[in-house]
Amino acid sequence: MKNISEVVLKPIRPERVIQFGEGGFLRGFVDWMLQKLNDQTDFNGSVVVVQPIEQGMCDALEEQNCVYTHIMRGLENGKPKVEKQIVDIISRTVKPYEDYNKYLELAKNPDFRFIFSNTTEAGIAYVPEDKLTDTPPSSYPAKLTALLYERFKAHLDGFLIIPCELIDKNGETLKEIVLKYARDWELGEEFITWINTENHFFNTLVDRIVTGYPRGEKTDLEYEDAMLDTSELFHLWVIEGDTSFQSELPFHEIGLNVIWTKDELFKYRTRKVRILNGAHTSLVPYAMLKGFDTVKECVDNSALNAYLRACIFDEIIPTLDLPEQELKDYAENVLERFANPFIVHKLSSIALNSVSKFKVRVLPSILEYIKRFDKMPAHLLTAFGALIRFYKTDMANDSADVVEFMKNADTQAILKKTDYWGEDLSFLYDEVSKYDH
Ligand SMILES: NC(=O)c1ccc[n+]([C@@H]2O[C@H](COP(=O)([O-])OP(=O)(O)OC[C@H]3O[C@@H](n4cnc5c(N)ncnc54)[C@H](O)[C@@H]3O)[C@@H](O)[C@H]2O)c1
Ligand SMILES: O=P(O)(O)OC[C@@H](O)[C@@H](O)[C@H](O)[C@H](O)CO
Repeated sequence: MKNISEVVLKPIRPERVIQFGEGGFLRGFVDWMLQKLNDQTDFNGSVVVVQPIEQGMCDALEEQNCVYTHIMRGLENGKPKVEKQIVDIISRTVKPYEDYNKYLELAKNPDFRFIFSNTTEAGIAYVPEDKLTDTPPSSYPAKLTALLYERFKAHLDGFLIIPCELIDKNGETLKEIVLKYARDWELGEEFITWINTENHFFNTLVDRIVTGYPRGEKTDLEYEDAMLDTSELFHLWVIEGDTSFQSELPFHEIGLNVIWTKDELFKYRTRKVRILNGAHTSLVPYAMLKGFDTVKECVDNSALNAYLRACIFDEIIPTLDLPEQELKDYAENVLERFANPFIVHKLSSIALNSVSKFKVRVLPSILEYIKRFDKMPAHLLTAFGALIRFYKTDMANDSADVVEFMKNADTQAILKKTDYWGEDLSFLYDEVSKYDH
């Protein structure tokens, strides 16, 4: 069988994007979207991928001329749908740990305009030991600072910097750390002013389940593709910052679900965390105690489906502030995503650290519901009771101290544990204790 590089003739386009990270998520989300921009608009750009850590997949990408296939699979209006896209947008890769000068050289090409990244939740970190003279410094923000400094010294324009890491205020956090390195390394006030005025950092929220190479599955590809990537059909990207830049990345004009907002990312983030993640976290202990194994099994079961719908539609959505129809459409879509026959999502993987997830993803809905309606949300409090019962079993997966406390404490003591919930929840005792056994 031929390799994909022998089948796909890659066009030559100006290099306009620097991308930190070669992982499945970026390739199945950002690069897939940029490919569509090239195919359907006059964007005309290619991507240079920088491997942010020593070991990665750039060699494997280079072995097939950086082209790969992305397959999206899911349900659309209840029917299975599969879409396939060849992605030829990556011109080449750069590995700073092997050739640091080649990495710094990127700063000198005036065509580069965009920087995207996804270096995992661990990537946007401040490492005090990092120095400008390291080749390379270890953290992503330190590598970026070194690149920006080269750019500044070359008297070139700054960048639009759009991180995709799943942390709150990713753009702002990245910028703060870059500025901290600029000060630590004494790179001068002029450079700091240039970072602030010539570069634009955006906060983002990304939402797509990307499942990577479909190991153990048969594909009908007529060529070899070791970098084949898979995901669900759904995608959402909310980008927060100066919206006048959206004309440079007109994703929304070609039907992609990309929303630019000046300062309302928190609404979309809240919607996702409360509805999608909140539904997961309300479901998991309750369903695992009943012997269920995957999210799909739960949505396919009529009783659990009804429980989940009651949590979402009766008790979570009424506490949120986006237009009701928008919230309902999003929720229906989430349930369709949960039912995706191509994705095996283990409840046990979602169960990791359920106490802290409950605090962020479910408790705010409970508290807001009580505040708005002056009554108790029975289904979400059932979920709270199930969480307490769940930690009495060996299925709980959390740090040793949380497991020990939750296993041995009674409901009263658990509700009083302000370090877990941010406040004393004793007032929920009568209701939660109905469901904790
Ligand atoms: N896969 C998904 O469904 C999905 C959806 C939304 C967000 N995400 C987030 O995207 C991240 C990457 O997911 P993926 O599926 O691409 O994983 P992956 O394993 O395919 O890729 C991981 C990427 O992160 C880089 N990386 C790893 N550790 C790093 C570090 N300490 N510093 C800098 N770079 C580092 C690697 O070089 C690689 O490019 C995850 O943290 C996940 O939370 C994933
Ligand atoms: O990834 P976690 O462990 O933080 O949360 C588990 C799931 O709720 C989560 O992975 C969702 O599936 C994801 O956030 C969808 O974009």
